This record gives sequence, C-alpha cells and structure tokens, in this order.
Amino acid sequence: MNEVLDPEIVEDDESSLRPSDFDEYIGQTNLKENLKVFVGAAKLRDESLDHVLLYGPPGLGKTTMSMIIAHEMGTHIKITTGPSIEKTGDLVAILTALEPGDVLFIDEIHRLNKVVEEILYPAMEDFCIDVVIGKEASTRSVRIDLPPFTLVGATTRAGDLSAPLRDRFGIVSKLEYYSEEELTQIIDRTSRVYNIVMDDDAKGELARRSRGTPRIANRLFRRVRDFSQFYGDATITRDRTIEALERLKVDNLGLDDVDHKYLLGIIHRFKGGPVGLEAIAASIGEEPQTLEDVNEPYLLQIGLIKRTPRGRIATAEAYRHLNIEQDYE
Ligand SMILES: Nc1ncnc2c1ncn2[C@@H]1O[C@H](COP(=O)(O)OP(=O)(O)OP(=O)(O)O)[C@@H](O)[C@H]1O
Repeated sequence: MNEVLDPEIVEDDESSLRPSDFDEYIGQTNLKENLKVFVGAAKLRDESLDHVLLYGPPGLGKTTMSMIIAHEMGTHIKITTGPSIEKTGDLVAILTALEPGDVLFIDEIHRLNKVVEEILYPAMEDFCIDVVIGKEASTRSVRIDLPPFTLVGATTRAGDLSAPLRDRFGIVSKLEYYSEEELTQIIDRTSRVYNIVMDDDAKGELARRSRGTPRIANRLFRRVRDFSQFYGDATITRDRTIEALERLKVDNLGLDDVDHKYLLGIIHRFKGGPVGLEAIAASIGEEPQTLEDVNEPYLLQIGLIKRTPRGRIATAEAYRHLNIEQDYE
C-alpha cells in the first residue's frame, strides 16, 4: 500500500505507468542489479534494507524506484517531501506511525530544515528519537524507540545535502539519463498500457526527443496521442509524431523553448560566454535554480554547453544545432 503523506503530491495519470517490480523497471541497470542484491540479502537476514539516497535530474524514476524497493521488500511505503515537513513534530508523527520494515520516501530531501534534519540522525542510525517534553523548568528528554525502517531520500542536488545526513545513507546512487534504446522500450510499454498502436520508427523518434527522461517521454507520448486521435489515425506514425512535436516546439534533440532561450541568450547577449548562471537567468526571465536542475544537466550531457570556472559557454555544437555562425574574434 502506498500512503501519500504530503497533500501537494497528486497521484496523476503517471501512476498507471509506473513499473511495479525490478523486472519491469527499464534501464539504470547498475543501480537495479545492485539493489536486487541488497534487497535479497536484507530479506535473507530478515532485516530492513539500509537507507538509500537516490540523486539525479527530475523525472528519471527516483519515486518509482523507491516504490519498487518497498514492493520487493514486501512492505509499505509512506511518501512525503522535504519542504512539507516544517516542524520537528511533523517528522516525529511520521516516524512514530511507521510499521516495522516500512519504507519512508522523502523527496527533495535537501530541502529539509536543519532542526528537522537533526531528528533524522538518531532515527536513521539507532532507530530512536529524543523528544523534549514539558515546559520551562520541568522539561525533560524522552527517548522513543522506532521500528526498523528504510529511509529512501531523493534529491536533484546531492551537493546541497549536509555531510552528516549524506553519511547516514548506506546506499548512495546516481540515476543516469536513459539511452534512446531504453526510452524506446519505455515508450513501447506505455503504448501497450494505453492500448495505442505506434509504429517502431515513431517510437524511436519520440525517444530521441525525450531528453533521456521517462517522465518527458510519457508526457510527450500523451500529446502525440492527442494529435493522432484528433486526426483519426489508426496508428501513430513517425510523420505525425514529428508534426506534433514541432507544434509543441520540441526540436530534434528534444530541446524546448526554454533551452532555446537559454542558448540564444548566451550566444547573442553574452557573445557565447563565459557567463554566470544568474546573469543568463536574469536576461531571459527564468529561475536560476530551474535552469540549473532541469535544463543545464541535459545541455551539458549532449555537449551544447560547458561549465568553466568563469561561467557557462555555448559550444561549437550549440552554434551548429541552432544554425548560427560562430563569430571568432
Ligand atoms: N525505469 C523506468 N521504466 C519505465 N518507466 C519509468 C522508469 N522510470 C520512470 N518511469 C516513468 O516515468 C515517470 C516519472 O518517474 P518518477 O516519478 O519516478 O521520477 P522521479 O525521478 O521521482 O522524478 P521527481 O524526482 O521529479 O519526482 C513514472 O511515472 C514512470 O511512469
């Protein structure tokens, strides 16, 4: 059973697409194969799994993987987010309601406030918490034992985690962007779940334009399906896929409007860089944090930008992709 503790988290259309066990989870092979061993060994010892930290760009399957861990361990998962745990009392309430072996998933764990975070240290290490009760002169600290549980923390910014918190995770793993082939398999699975026929080359085209990210592949799949159904196609073809994606302003590398604004900003306003993130963000009216977490990792991965100590640079590849002549001075 999944229990969502944060009212801001909405179980959307995505939930029907989530793979439920290791075998259905496509890609992230290294992480998956290692977790199979750790889960299997914990089950043999009849213990809870050690705490797991998953980091990497959004939409790569951190939440999905934490649900699979709970499923494979034969336990329940409670889902919440760092910013929604405002007071120590909120966390104490969550921890004391856990059943033995439960998985507690905290998304955006880097956004936990310091005081709340400190409660987690003994909870993770010794399965206990110290709670202060009473008022003024009569305050005393009471130790509450917790059942053994597994904390799965997810973050897009592992670097923002404090060292004491990071060190308490026994398993730390980065999720990588998916290859075109893996995304094609994910799209194939999505088309079967939705019972929609899609040509193989249409799947390949969609995979190429999904920025290595399953969540984007599934979102774009739904939009392409809209176009195809609206125009009465029996199957989704490559031509329809390209037409739909062009209308959604997703180019042949999967770059969207914001990526284009970002690259054109560096090239036209800052002569190709180097330029600091804050300056680019201000010049195009976007949030620096979103650019850093969402846009830049993919642009770096496909080699359109470089990060140097003096700032971001648009590479020759970026000029070629945007069809702009590079002006060497
Ligand atoms: N390996 C995978 N195989 C098949 N589908 C996947 C896989 N990983 C993710 N998905 C699909 O992508 C969607 C997004 O995944 P998920 O919500 O787990 O990402 P996330 O990394 O937790 O993102 P965020 O941190 O932004 O919440 C899921 O609903 C699921 O349908």
